[in-house]
Amino acid sequence: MVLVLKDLCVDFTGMRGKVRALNNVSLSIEKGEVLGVVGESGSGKSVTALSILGLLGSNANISNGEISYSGQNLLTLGPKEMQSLRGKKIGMVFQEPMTALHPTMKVGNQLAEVIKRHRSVSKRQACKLAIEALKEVHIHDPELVAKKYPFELSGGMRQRIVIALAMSAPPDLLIADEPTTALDVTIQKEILQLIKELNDRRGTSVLLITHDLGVVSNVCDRVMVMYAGEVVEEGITEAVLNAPSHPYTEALLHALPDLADPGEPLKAIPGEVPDLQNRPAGCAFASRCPKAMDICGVSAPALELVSTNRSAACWLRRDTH
Ligand SMILES: Nc1ncnc2c1ncn2[C@@H]1O[C@H](COP(=O)(O)OP(=O)(O)OP(=O)(O)O)[C@@H](O)[C@H]1O
Repeated sequence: MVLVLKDLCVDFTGMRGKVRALNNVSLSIEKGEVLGVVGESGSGKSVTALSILGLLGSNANISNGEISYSGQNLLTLGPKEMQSLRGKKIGMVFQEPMTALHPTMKVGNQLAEVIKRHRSVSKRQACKLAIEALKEVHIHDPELVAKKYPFELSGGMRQRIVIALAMSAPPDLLIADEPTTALDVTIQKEILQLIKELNDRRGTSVLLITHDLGVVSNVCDRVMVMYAGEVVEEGITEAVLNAPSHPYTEALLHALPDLADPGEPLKAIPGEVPDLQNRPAGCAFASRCPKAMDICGVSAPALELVSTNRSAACWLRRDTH
């Protein structure tokens, strides 16, 4: 396994007190696998990514669990070791490409600098490799683009460059948090295609965070559905999307206007996400669940295997209810 999270709990301390943002989150990603993470806003997708990257803020505390990357326990690493792992072994792509780019440095130089840092090559070689890296992310006329500053390029071009930077080490795992949300629909498709292509060609594992089930269906081998900081369903994409086991996954699918149109945002699901500060007893989705039973408001179901390669946290899937 490239990445394993086991029973991860993350708490934030704020003005209103403590909030549990992740509650016993477990996941695993094999070599070459693309895992999609979906869920409404506030479900804990970004906190999961930031926990892996060691980029949680100082008001966050990992109160339980394990994060293991290629068998190495990341929670025992210091900030310097984590910094060297990021970029080198774990690449990152976020929603807004400008946050990852140096605004006053030509993109070719940025790439060459990162390549030089990760591989023992001369400056001249690094510049050559930077052009190759731009070609690999399908930038036409890479020699010309290398001489440009980020502000001279479109959003889609910038995100291609961020992907080239993220892949330059090259990493074993790419974490992409809503990488296309800020882009036009046609560009979104191209960027996702590019991520999938790099995954196919290089065997890089990918953790892809998205709001969009259409994206999951096109790109991801497995999907993990999060709700209120917990994993409610996980399994092979096709199986989960064709026949969801958890009513929340079902609701997400019903909220999607057209699976064939991955650009469409999700429609709202009736009811409200629970206040994480006052996490309800029982299943967090119970108050919005059309199939809720008495037990759902009392006791929280654990995430358990419900069929081959599929887990769900739902009392409906148990024989014991
Ligand atoms: N820096 C922070 N300080 C305090 N609480 C935080 C912080 N970051 C996240 N949280 C809490 O964690 C919850 C999960 O946030 P997260 O950003 O992971 O959601 P998300 O699923 O990525 O949502 P979105 O799709 O909107 O990005 C939030 O609702 C909030 O309560």
